[in-house]
Amino acid sequence: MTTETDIWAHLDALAKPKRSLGKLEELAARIARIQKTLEPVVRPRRLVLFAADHGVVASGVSAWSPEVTALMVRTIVAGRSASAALAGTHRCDLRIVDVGVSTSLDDLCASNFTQARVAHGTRDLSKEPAMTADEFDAAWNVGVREAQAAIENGYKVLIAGEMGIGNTTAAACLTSLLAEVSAEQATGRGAGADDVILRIKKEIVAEASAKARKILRQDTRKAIASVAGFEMAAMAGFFAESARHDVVVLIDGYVATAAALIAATLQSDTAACMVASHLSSEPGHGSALAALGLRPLLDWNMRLGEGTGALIALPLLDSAVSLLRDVASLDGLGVPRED
Ligand SMILES: Cc1cc2ncn([C@H]3O[C@H](COP(=O)(O)O)[C@@H](O)[C@H]3O)c2cc1C
Ligand SMILES: O=C(O)c1cccnc1
Repeated sequence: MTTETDIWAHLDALAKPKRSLGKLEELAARIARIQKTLEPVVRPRRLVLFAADHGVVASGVSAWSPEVTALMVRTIVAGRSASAALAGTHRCDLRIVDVGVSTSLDDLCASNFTQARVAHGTRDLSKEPAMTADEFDAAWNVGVREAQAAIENGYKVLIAGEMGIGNTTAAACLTSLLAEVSAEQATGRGAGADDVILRIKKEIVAEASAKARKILRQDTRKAIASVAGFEMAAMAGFFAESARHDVVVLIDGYVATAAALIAATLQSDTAACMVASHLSSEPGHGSALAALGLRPLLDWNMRLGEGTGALIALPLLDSAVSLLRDVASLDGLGVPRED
């Protein structure tokens, strides 16, 4: 058993003035706490990208059309996306899963791609529930299976990312619903919404999240399913399963955090295994992270998703564990302690 006292006694005994490495020591302590060891490891690591479409795009909430989701899936599979470039740079395995893309990807065959479609996109959440509770469970289970496969294969840090035109509208609804943030504050420009799109998006988020809130207490899954996306349900299952195995989960931006809110709502203690990588420029992200009790490592004005914010935080995780594993203790050097 590695207690909080053990972790800080170890860090404070290293060849440096106490707490002189600031937040890096806090990160090291968090990883040690999650892995329950004074010798944590953050390799190998894997990013699983979940892709899906959103019926609400037909109501004018995105600057982009749903075909872009499928095109980006192909780009990711080919290793030419921002996520693929960063995953290569930071030695992170990358897989992509179609959990509900509207354009057929049935011809796509690659070792890093899995076809696990629940449906060809969700229904328009501004008009009817985005998905049924059964569809939600099916998508959640796709995420659970991906986490199980990664854990069985020895991955020590897991990242879930997403690709899905329109998904910042679903994320805003979920943040409003589960983190009690106003629709105004929860709704941002996503992948570049102009003022007209932003106004429509805010109205839809306000109405859909208010409707979902009415059933949240009596049927939490149904309320969540009414505004979620398949990729977010899958990411939530992925996070929940990782937490059950004490695996470090590195959380990306606003959409990933909305999925983290789902996981933490449906399975208590899930947030304990999470590390928040960065603060997205979507306006509701800070409040969503605060609702999970998380503080972001970086604030770099990023707003892409695809796991990119988490990928650029990996060197910080590498740095944190090297402290615990590789630094000599003051006692070992014969240097008297400061107290
Ligand atoms: C080329 C491209 C690549 C992306 N990669 C991630 N996103 C991100 O933007 C989308 C959400 O923004 P909205 O809700 O405004 O549609 C999602 O696909 C998300 O993953 C992308 C968006 C685009 C256009
Ligand atoms: O922060 C995010 O996850 C994000 C922001 C904009 C577009 N897509 C994702």
